[in-house]
Amino acid sequence: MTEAGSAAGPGADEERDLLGGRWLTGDTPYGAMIDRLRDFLDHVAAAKLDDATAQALDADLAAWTQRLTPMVADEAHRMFGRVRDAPGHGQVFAPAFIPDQMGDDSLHARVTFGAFHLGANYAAHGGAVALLFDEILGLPANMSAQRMARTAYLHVNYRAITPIDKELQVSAWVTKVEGRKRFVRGELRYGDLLCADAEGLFIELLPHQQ
Ligand SMILES: CCCCCCCC/C=C\CCCCCCCC(=O)SCCNC(=O)CCNC(=O)[C@H](O)C(C)(C)COP(=O)(O)OP(=O)(O)OC[C@H]1O[C@@H](n2cnc3c(N)ncnc32)[C@H](O)[C@@H]1OP(=O)(O)O
Repeated sequence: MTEAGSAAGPGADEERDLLGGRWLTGDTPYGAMIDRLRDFLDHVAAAKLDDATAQALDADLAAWTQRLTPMVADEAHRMFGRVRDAPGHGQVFAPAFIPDQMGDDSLHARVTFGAFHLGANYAAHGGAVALLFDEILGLPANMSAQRMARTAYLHVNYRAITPIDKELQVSAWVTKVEGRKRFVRGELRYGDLLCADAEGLFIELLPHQQ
């Protein structure tokens, strides 16, 4: 991956990675908006709304949907999930993780699940934990790849409750490479407490599969 786009390339705030994807970089208004959207979803999930507030919010959201409709773009030109240096790389479906160390075959990050990812009893939803692992294991699986590697399987062990609203530590590292196959392990911890661990197999795509 290059550090920034060039004048001849996709633009000063964009780059293309090895996987052919289009990535935005930098402190963009889009990244700030995604942070706001994540915070908004946590507030919606945490609030007890009266009817008037729900109606007002519904109207505001309808207006925004209408404003965005003419801006629908094909996949190659979408921005969601493609802000390289934003928490969670600029998407909101998985909790925002902040990479602290990213090597060719490992990743260490901090992550906080909010109200939006609540399962019950102040514990994160199991599907949200699996989604985080798919993201976190998928990054080192793809870092040194010539072509994109897709998840063939993801096995998650839920060892203890994963608390929301607490900063957690998440790590992933490649354990074995066999031809196109990359085996990756991961752990999610709250301090000394192991909340969950995972093992995934990621398979580098063949040229005709991209
Ligand atoms: C914060 C900073 C950001 C910086 C950005 C940096 C850039 C990074 C960019 C991006 C990172 C992205 C991070 C997110 C990642 C998320 C990934 C996903 O969620 S992907 C969606 C879900 N997965 C699918 O949709 C796959 C669906 N399945 C398939 O497409 C195929 O099954 C595929 C490609 C996985 C394999 O199919 P075949 O036909 O190519 O390969 P065959 O021949 O079947 O298998 C090859 C070998 O693998 C084994 N294999 C295949 N599947 C297996 C399985 N489930 N279990 C065990 N072995 C399996 C086989 O037995 C075979 O092994 P033998 O070579 O014979 O030893």
